[in-house]
Amino acid sequence: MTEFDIVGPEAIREGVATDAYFERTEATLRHAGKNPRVVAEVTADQFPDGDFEVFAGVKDAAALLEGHDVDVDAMFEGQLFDGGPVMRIEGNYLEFARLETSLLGFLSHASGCATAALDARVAAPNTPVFSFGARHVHPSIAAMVERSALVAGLDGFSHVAAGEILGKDASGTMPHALLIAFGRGNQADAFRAFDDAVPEDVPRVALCDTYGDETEEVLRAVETLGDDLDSVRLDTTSSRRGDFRHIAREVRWELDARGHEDVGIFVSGGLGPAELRHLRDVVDGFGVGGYISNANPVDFALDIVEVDGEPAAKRGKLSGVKEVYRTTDGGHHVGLRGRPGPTDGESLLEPLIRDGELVREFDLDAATRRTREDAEKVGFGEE
Ligand SMILES: O=P(O)(O)OC[C@H]1C[C@H](OP(=O)(O)OP(=O)(O)O)[C@H](O)[C@@H]1O
Ligand SMILES: [Zn+2]
Repeated sequence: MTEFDIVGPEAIREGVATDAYFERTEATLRHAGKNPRVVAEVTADQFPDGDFEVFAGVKDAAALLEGHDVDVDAMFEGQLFDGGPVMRIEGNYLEFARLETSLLGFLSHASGCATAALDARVAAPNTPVFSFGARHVHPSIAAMVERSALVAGLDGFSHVAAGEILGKDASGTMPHALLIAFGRGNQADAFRAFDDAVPEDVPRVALCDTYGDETEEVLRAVETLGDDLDSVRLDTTSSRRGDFRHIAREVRWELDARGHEDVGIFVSGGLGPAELRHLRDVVDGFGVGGYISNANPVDFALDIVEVDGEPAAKRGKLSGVKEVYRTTDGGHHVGLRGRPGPTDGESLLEPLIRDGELVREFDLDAATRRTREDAEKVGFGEE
């Protein structure tokens, strides 16, 4: 049986999921009898620039660092950041040197996806938005993508195995493949078979854009399923899309003209925040895929900022151990630890690990609330 080429949890936990130069660094420092006590900070931008991002990936980062003789402070999952450290590790450098690769990978990728998901969330705050992009990424990170979407406040996701990990049910509609398997002209048979075969609690959402005009296929769906039809999905391929907003409004009109005001219109396919803002008043739900799953990872780096109690940093980075604060006006301030911070500043880096022991619980719903509250406080996405 051919194995998947996937770096597994054991390689990550054992520190084998690392860049080779960290193994060389370990050998060199051990050879020289050096293993300084350091403070290292995870930072994307040194100074706030008004561009907030969502901090995610903390649970996996904690699992990686747990059991190592380090103390770690970090922002909470779902908090927004704009410059300065999001995490701080204190300990002997060789205790965590090789973990840097996976640590940054966990934080960078999840924070990028969560930030993109928040872009979608704030673009359609009162409309259900679902994460549908698992197909665009390596299956081993599907749970990260879907968790990041939920942290940002999205209403659901499509990946089944991710749902088992997250303890939440995946959701979805129907693919074009189903309609094609029944053949051109047999959309009604496909809708009927779906209704007969799929568990009662699954919403009946008919995909109405495979062969014919969207309105024509929508009317065929309502004729076929009647009151059993919950919604229709329009995923019109870009070569035919034209004015998607007009198509959605026409479908809405024709449904209402026939007394089907209760049938929702769900749209997907190449959607991002701009499309959600443009469509949110004429549709009832969105599936967003690539905009979230393909988001660029946040460019975090891990930098030593103190060695044996003395400030240290490479060029371009800021030496000394820092604190970051949220001020009541939604500001994000970075200052040196031990120096007075803003009078109304709430310190954002809190204990995550002490002496290698995890001292924080992870609650996905709490993270979602935190994102919503912090996004409002900092005015994320306000135009
Ligand atoms: O990544 P995005 O562009 O935002 O798309 C996400 C949607 C669109 C895509 O449609 P198809 O590619 O037609 O796939 P299917 O036929 O399976 O619906 C599929 O339905 C995904 O759920
Ligand atoms: Zn399709």
